[in-house]
Amino acid sequence: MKTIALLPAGSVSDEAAKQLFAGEDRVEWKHHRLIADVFQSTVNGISDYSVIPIENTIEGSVSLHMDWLVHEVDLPMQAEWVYPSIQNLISRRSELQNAAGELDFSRIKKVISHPVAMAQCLQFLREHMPNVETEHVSSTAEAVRIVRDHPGEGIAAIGTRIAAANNGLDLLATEITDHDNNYTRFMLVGSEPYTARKSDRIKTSILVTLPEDYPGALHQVLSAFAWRRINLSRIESRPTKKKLGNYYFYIEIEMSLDSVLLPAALEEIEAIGCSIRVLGCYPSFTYEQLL
Ligand SMILES: O=C(O)C(=O)C[C@]1(C(=O)O)C=C[C@@H](O)C=C1
Repeated sequence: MKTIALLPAGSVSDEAAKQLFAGEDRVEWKHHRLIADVFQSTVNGISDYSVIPIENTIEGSVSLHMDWLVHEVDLPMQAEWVYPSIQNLISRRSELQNAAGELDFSRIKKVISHPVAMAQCLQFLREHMPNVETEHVSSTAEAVRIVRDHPGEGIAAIGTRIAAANNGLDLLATEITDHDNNYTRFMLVGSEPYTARKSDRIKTSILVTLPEDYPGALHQVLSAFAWRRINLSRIESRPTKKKLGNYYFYIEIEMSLDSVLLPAALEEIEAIGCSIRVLGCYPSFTYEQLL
């Protein structure tokens, strides 16, 4: 039996996790309202894995989660996969329509959702409800639950079709994200390798801290990969939180640690005085691979 900690039923995380573990019959889901508890459940050994959203097509890096992985926990990355984040405007249609039975957006007083989901729909909100109050909550599923529990207050949520159905609410507008092909990248973190499915794309994520900031320091780090023709898929500077302007470099590498070239490149980077923390070496799945 594998125990998986994740955000609530009806969240995008919930749908994405069930896609990764589709067909696995020995899985126990542990839903948590807060992402901190999703992490903690695996840290405490109550769960084997946590499902963590780390990047979105529209909004980019989910900084809070990335920083949590770097600063708060030591949970190795064991798999990454991509899942579509389709957002919808959800409430009770009967409360928000005019005498002609048409939806009247002006009757919506507040829109609530997860900050990343809200950020994916800013143009929609500006176009239809330019002055509406917005509020961030811990997940899209929590936002829909709040709408369910507060009838008659003119509140709408941004969330999934499943969350609307689970709570007996209506889809006032569907697929409202500002750009099509809106995907979220999820990371499975925990102490055991993920082996349920195989991918020929293996990645390694590392954090590099420079010994000091000198001209060309980062160039030296990147050249250790470049001349070995090791492909990097993402580089992001993250604050060390120790001093303004002090950064880690989060680097995703399209190569396994089991290769010959990558350990040699890491050795070269350490030889110039950098410190390296390996965050994980893991299979990477596209959405199509999991269908
Ligand atoms: O709130 C949810 O539904 C989540 O799964 C969280 C989350 C996120 O943290 O980025 C995941 C994907 C969505 O695009 C929006 C929010």
